[in-house]
Amino acid sequence: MTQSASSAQTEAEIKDSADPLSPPPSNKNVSSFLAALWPYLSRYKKVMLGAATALVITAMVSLLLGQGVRLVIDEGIGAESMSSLNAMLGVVMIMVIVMAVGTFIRFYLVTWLGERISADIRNDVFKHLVRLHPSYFEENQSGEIMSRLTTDTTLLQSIIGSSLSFALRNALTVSGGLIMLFVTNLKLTSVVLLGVPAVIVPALWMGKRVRNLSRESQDTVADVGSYAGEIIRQVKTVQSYSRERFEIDAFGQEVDKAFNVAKKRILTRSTLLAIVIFLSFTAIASMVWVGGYDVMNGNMTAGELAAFVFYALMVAFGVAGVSEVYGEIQRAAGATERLMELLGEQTLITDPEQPESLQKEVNPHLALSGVTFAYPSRLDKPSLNNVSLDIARGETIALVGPSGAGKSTLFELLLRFYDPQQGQINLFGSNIKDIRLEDLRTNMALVPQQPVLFSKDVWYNIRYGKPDATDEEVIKAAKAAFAYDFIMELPNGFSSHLGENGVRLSGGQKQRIVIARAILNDPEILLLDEATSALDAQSEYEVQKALDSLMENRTTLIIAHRLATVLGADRTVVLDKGTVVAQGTHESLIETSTLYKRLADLQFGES
Ligand SMILES: Nc1ncnc2c1ncn2[C@@H]1O[C@H](COP(=O)(O)OP(=O)(O)OP(=O)(O)O)[C@@H](O)[C@H]1O
Repeated sequence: MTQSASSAQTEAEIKDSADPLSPPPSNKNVSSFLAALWPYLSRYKKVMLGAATALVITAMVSLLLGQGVRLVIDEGIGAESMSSLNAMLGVVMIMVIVMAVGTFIRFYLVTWLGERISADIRNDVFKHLVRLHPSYFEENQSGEIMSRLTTDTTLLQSIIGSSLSFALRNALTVSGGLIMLFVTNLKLTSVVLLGVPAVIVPALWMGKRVRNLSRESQDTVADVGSYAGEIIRQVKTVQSYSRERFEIDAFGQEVDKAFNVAKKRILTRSTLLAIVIFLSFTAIASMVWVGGYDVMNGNMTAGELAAFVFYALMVAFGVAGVSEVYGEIQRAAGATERLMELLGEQTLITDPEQPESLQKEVNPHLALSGVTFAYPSRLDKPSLNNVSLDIARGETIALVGPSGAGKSTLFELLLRFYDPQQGQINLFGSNIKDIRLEDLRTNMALVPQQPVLFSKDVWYNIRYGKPDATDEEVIKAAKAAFAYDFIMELPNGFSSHLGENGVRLSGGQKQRIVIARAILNDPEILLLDEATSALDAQSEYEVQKALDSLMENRTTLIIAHRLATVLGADRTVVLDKGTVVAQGTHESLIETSTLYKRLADLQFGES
């Protein structure tokens, strides 16, 4: 189908097809569309075969229906024979039944295919996403990634599930219909074909305008959505500054903007509709006039004229239908391209080909040697510079340093969210690049400053790292984390839902759940980022007790924000601008490190 045909417009076709997230489609995309989808489609060859058979049969029967109409009129009505009218109608009814059944099969199979394939792609994309290196998500906005997972796959679903088969069926009926037109009446067909450009050219021009306006309209609606989204998320700030009136007005302006664009779009669309209807019906009227003249002159039978009108309408609707979905198929091609691009993204953090087995008895437990690392977005400015550090089994190391010194970065490297550009990190004597990621990460647990909870119940949250833990084990971990008592006071105990990121819990409670999760995981190495001032004295005391129980008999690295932690540690390491500037005990560092002394004064309030 050509681009010009794609723009032949009818009422059905002039639809809002623009997706603000999709780039403009190109023909190249369309050709590669099926190729990209083929690995998915080919899994369901039988379904495709069934759908294609139903498609061809229904298309053929709908073409035969034209002959049916002719027979009913000429042999039945025209011959004034009741019995042949009945017989002809019987034939037509059989055709209608075959078509209905065929359509049922085609519709069911094709829609099933669309749903199945988009579900498969959605699964593949998610499977790929959760394994991608974390820096991918820094370079790509989460909203954009989400829209690929939802909008793009939904688009594919509707294209494969309906538009594609619709287009194929229409392409078949148009080709067949054209042949039948020529067979039925050559002269009349030539008249019709001459009239086609008269309808298509104006429709083509205005259709393009409608499409552009549709895109603009959807953009403005998306703006309205994101404006409202931000205000709803920040509603407390809005209310606390009494900015409700301002926000209502500002939102109203956004809505009006969207409405004004929509108004322009509907005006153009209505005009287009009127023009198309006027021109098409004029064309049909002229056709009937020419045909009627021929019938009166005996050059044609009434049945032939009826069949002719039937085919002409079939071709017209077919062309309109194909062009209607052509734009959609182009958009789907764009969506597929973006999905395939995402699936082609290689993760930078991979499992080794021949993983080493862990020798847990090796000391030091953890060793960094000459580690230099810069984030991909800031390659010129290393966040860690030539860091070397040995951490013995069971040792507790407090990390201190000014903001931006690289403390959290160190944790990210230990968990292998990133690989250092220079130097290496050893766990139990093996380079962490030579250990399976799962082995590395099950031996470590990170307790972040901001606890992360899932919007499920307490069971699920504590069990997160060890889904096969028994209820008794979960309860034991909760008790060890001093979380048991407050959990039992929740409305449904361990089955209580925690809301989004645990909104229904206090800061200290959230932390104790996260600590219980870490205790249950029973890691060899603990990475703790101490919560700063978010907790009051009582919760801090409880969280501290939980942490103490977690740290027992484990190698621990703590980003320390409290003097007590530093005093309790075996060794304190002072980081500054990505380098280790001093290490030792609190007392020795106070003497030897001016940075530490200043930090101790500022951060811990005493020295
Ligand atoms: N994802 C990132 N992309 C680029 N640069 C980053 C990223 N995360 C941190 N940085 C930079 O790396 C440096 C070290 O940051 P890091 O978060 O490790 O410091 P920190 O010592 O943990 O600080 P704080 O105590 O404030 O949390 C900083 O200069 C920071 O701006």
